[in-house]
Amino acid sequence: MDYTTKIANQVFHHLFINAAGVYCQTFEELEQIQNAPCAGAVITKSATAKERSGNSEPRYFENSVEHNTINSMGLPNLGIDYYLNYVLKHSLKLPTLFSIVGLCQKEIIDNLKKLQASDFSGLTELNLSYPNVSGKPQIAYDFAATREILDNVFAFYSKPLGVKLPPYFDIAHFDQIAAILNDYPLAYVNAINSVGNGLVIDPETDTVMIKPKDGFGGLGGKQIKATALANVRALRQRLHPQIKIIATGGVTNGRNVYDHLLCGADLVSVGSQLGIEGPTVFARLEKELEEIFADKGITDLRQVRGKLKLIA
Ligand SMILES: CC(C)(C)CCc1c(C(=O)O)[nH]c(=O)[nH]c1=O
Repeated sequence: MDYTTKIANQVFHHLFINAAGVYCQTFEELEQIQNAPCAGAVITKSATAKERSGNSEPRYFENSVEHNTINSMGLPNLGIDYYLNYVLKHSLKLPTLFSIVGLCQKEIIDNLKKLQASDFSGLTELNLSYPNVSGKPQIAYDFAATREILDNVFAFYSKPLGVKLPPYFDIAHFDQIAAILNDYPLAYVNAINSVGNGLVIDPETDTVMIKPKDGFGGLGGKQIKATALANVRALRQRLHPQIKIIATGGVTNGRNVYDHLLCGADLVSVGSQLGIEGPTVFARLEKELEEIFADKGITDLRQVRGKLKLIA
């Protein structure tokens, strides 16, 4: 299968990318994705202005039997300069995306001003799951705040930009976020981030699995597949066609990849299952996907992308 896909100035030859946050904290991890068979792109851990150690551990738990995860990492990262050095100083095998975040709007703007002034020419992903002022929901759940940050960003940022979105659960919210995003020259949308504030309990000890936030954390893996598919589908139906979609959430096998393509995905990112299985996951997913294509006699992605069927 010819997987050639373009987003802005970047050409991808495989569908798969790591989800920001997974296998992308250090040079060593990033290089493992660069060199992974069937990987199409790499993205860096969402970077803040300064290095952060993140929350207390245990802050991540994976159930490798059920293919599910929960995390409250707290944005541990080596700081924007470390990742800028990586993308600028190394001959990178694959298109490498830069994930940006901040704990406030000013930090976001400062980080993007640094990227704008740099020689980085790839795609930038703005993580809109960052916290708002206390007492208010995360930015992407505060539609006025989302419009405000995008107004301020696009006032100066001229390099290709995508946004990482949390899941939405209400049709009116799909309508509202899409109406906002359609007002901006976005290269793409990455849907979805982890499903916020889940809770996992250890049956041996009646204790929460992770320490931060008294056990509340973002959910990933099989358990979020249906929500991820719905968000990809709803956004594809509502966004201008020039805004591409990177689908994230619930990908553990080739059929899940196929389903995201049916919903309209241009690329597919893998988070929890990459963390559980390691970078060989991309080759397994592509092999399983090719088996589905063979069974269905599919020879071109245009026969799959956005072709979800409804019940007449
Ligand atoms: C949730 C934030 C800490 C504000 C952003 C970083 C992040 C984290 C994290 O670093 O805890 N985990 C996720 O599953 N998604 C994210 O976007």
